[in-house]
Amino acid sequence: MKAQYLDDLKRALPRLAIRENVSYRDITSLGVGSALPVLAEPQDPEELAGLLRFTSGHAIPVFVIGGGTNLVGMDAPCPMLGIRLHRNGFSEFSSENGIIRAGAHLRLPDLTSRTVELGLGGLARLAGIPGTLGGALRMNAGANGVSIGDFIVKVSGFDFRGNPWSAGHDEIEWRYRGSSIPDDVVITGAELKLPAADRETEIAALRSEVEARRKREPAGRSAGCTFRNVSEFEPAGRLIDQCRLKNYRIGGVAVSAEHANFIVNLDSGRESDYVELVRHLRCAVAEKHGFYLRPEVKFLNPDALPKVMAAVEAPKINLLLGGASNEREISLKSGSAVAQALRNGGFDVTVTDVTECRLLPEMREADVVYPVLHGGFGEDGRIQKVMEEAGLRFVGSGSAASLLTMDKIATKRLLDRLGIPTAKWSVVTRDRRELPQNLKLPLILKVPMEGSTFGIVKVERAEEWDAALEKEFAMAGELLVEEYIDGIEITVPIVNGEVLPAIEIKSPHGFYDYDAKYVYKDGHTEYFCPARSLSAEQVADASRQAVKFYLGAGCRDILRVDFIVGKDGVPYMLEGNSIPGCTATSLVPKAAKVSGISFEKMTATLVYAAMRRHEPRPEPENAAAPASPAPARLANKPNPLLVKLCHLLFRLALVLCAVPLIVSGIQAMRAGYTGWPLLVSGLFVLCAEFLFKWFDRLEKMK
Ligand SMILES: NC(=O)C1=CN([C@@H]2O[C@H](COP(=O)(O)OP(=O)(O)OC[C@H]3O[C@@H](n4cnc5c(N)ncnc54)[C@H](OP(=O)(O)O)[C@@H]3O)[C@@H](O)[C@H]2O)C=CC1
Ligand SMILES: C=C(O[C@H]1[C@H](O)[C@@H](CO)O[C@H](OP(=O)(O)OP(=O)(O)OC[C@H]2O[C@@H](n3ccc(=O)[nH]c3=O)[C@H](O)[C@@H]2O)[C@@H]1NC(C)=O)C(=O)O
Repeated sequence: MKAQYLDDLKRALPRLAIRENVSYRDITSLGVGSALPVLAEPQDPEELAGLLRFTSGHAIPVFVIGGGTNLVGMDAPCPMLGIRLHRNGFSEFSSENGIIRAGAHLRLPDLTSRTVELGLGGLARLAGIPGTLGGALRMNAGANGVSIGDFIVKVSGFDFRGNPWSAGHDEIEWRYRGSSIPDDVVITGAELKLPAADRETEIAALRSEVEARRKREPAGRSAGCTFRNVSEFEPAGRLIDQCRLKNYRIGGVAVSAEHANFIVNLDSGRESDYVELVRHLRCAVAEKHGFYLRPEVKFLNPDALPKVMAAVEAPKINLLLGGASNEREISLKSGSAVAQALRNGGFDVTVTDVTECRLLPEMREADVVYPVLHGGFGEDGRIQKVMEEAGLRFVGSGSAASLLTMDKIATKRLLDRLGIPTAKWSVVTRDRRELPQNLKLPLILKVPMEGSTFGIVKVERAEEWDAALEKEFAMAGELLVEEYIDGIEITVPIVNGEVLPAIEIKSPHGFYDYDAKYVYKDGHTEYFCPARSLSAEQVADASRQAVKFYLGAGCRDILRVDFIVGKDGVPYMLEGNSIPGCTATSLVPKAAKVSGISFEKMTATLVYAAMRRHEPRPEPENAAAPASPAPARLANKPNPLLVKLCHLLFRLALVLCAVPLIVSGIQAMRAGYTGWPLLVSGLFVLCAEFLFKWFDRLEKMK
C-alpha cells in the first residue's frame, strides 16, 4: 500500500532519492522480514535537514538505518519511513592537525584501514565490525575491550526536527553497547583523535583481527551478536552454547554452529521465526543459568522487544543501600556495584537509599529484597527483623544471626562456646575501666557494634590505656579488649555454604584498618588469593573454623570470616561480617572470581537462595510499619553480685518451704496418718536444685 504522504514528499524535495518496497535482504545483513515501504536517502546535510523538517511537520515516524548490520526487519509493513544517509554526501574522510573528520556513512573497516594507512593507531581492533560509523557511534560499537567512544572528540548531526546537533566526548555517556546520544538524532559525522602508531604494526594487527573474526564468527547472514554479554566472564555465546542450542532451528533461522550468540538466516527466515528463536534462547538461558539475556539487536517492529522480554520475566529485586551508619559511603558504592551486576544479569532492579529502619512499599513489591547496608540498622539485625515480620524474602542472614555477628562481644562468647580459637579477651565499661590483668600488651580496643574496622585502637603501652579509653568511650560505654596477635591476616568468604579461597591481606599499617580497607584501594593494601604465606593445612584449618562459626551463629547466604594466623600457626578468629563489602577493593568478589564464580553469578545465586526460602508470618497488606527499636545487646552480662544474692535467697526459700513439709510429714506419720507424701514432697523441694544441676550435666554429656 502506498504511503499517503509520498506525493507531498516528492513535491517538497524533488531531488531526494526515494525507494519503495525495499527488501530487507537488500538493506540489512540478517535479511528477515518482508520489505520496507519507504526508504529515503538524502545526499547532503541540507537535504537531510529538509527531509526531517518535512517528516516532523507531517508527524511521520522515522527511523535511521546505517549498514543494517544490527537490525531485524519486520514481516508486517513498517509504519515508519526509513532514512539512510547517501554514500555521496556522508563518506567524508580528512585529517588535519591530528584530528580525523569522518562521515557517518563510512563503514568501520573502511575507516580503520584509512587511519592505519596514515600511521594512526587505536582502531585496528575494531577493524572487523561491519557497521557504519553512525551506527557504531549510536551503539558505542566495540570489540576486544576497545570502544569507538574512546576516540571521539565530537559527534555532529541533526535532530528529528531538522536542527543541527552536536556534542563533545564528555557530554556523551559512553556505555557498553550504548551511548546517551539522543534517539531523535541522525548522526552525520564525527571528529576522532587517534594516537600515532607504527604503520606496519597496525596493518598487521588489523589483518590478524579480521582473520580471527573470520574464524570465530559465522559467514552466513546474521545481525551480529544477538544478546549483550552479561559480563566479560559470562558471555552470552557461552551461556547459550552450554544449553546445547547450537544449530537449534525455528522455521528459516537457526543458532549458528560456529558461535551460539549469532542467529543465522538460512535463506527463508521470517521475522516471526527470529523472534520465536530469541524468546526460546532467553528462556533456556534463564532456566539453566539464572540470567535474563537482553537483546543487542534492534527490532524494527515495536511489538517484537516486549514479546521477547515477556518470554520469561526476571525477578524484581529491591536493593537497599546507604543507611545511616559510619559506613554509608561504602554501602553506596557496594550497593551500586551489586545493582549493576544484577542488572547485567537481566534482573529488574530498583534501588532504594534507606536512611530509616522501616518497611517501604518498594520492599513489599519486590520478589526479593537485597540489603547491601554496612553497619547500623542494616547489619545489626534491625532491618532484617522488619522484613521477617512482614514475611519478606531477603538476601543474607536473619535478624538473630546478624545481631550476633555484628556484636563483637557476643561473637567472642560464641567463639569460646564453640571452641574456636580467638585472642584472649575481656570487657571494660566506664565503671570497670582498669587494664585487664589477665591480658598481655599490646591490646586492641574495639567498639562492639561497629563494622569496617571503625573504632579500633591499638594500645602498645600501659600509659596509653586511659587516652585510648577516652577516645573509645565517646563511641560506646562498653568495649571489647583483646590481646593483639602478631601474624598474617586472612579472610575466608562463605557463599551459600560454600567456602571460597582464603585471601591474605597485607596492610601497609601493620593492621587492616578502615584506610587500608577502602581509602588506599588496591595501591597500598595488597591482597593475595589464594593466600601465599600459609600452608594448605593452615588455610584448611581456618576454613573449618569459618564454617563452624557460620553454622554455629545460624548465618546464611553470605559471610566473610576474618582471622589472624599467629606465629604458632593457629588461625585466631577475629569476627564475621554478614554483609561484607562489594566495592572494587572488596574481598568476597575477589575470592569468588578466583574460584571461577563471576560477580554476576554470585549475586544471582544469592537472590535465588532468598527466593527459595519461605518466610512465615506475613503481615496484613498496608499494615503500618513501626520503626524498629534499637536492638538489645546480646547476652549483656548482669551484675555477678546481684546474681549470687538472688541464688542464696532462692536456696533459703527452698529450705523454708521444705522444712515445714518434712516436719508435718513426720508428725502425721507418728500420729498414725499417711504422712509420707508430705515427707517425700519436702525432700524433693530440698533436693530440687541439685537434681536440676544433675539433669543439666547429663544433657550436656555427648
Ligand atoms: N562488534 C561486532 O562484531 C558487530 C557490531 N555491530 C554494531 O552494530 C551497530 C550497527 O551499525 P550499522 O549497521 O551501521 O547500524 P544499523 O543500520 O544496524 O542500525 C542500528 C541502529 O543504529 C542507529 N543508527 C545507525 N546509523 C545511524 C545514524 N547515522 N545516526 C543515528 N543513528 C544511527 C539506529 O538507531 P535508532 O533506531 O535508535 O535510531 C539503528 O537502529 C554498530 O554499532 C556496529 O558496530 C554490528 C554487527 C557486528
Ligand atoms: C559480535 C559482536 O561483538 C562481539 C565482538 O566482536 C567480540 C570480539 O571482541 O566480543 C564480543 O563477543 P563474544 O563475547 O561472544 O566474544 P568471543 O570471543 O567470540 O566469545 C567469548 C567467549 O565465549 C565462548 N563461546 C563463544 C561462542 C560459543 O558458541 N561458545 C563459547 O563457548 C568463547 O570461547 C569465548 O571464551 C562481542 N559481543 C558482545 C555481545 O559484546 C556484536 O556486537 O555484534
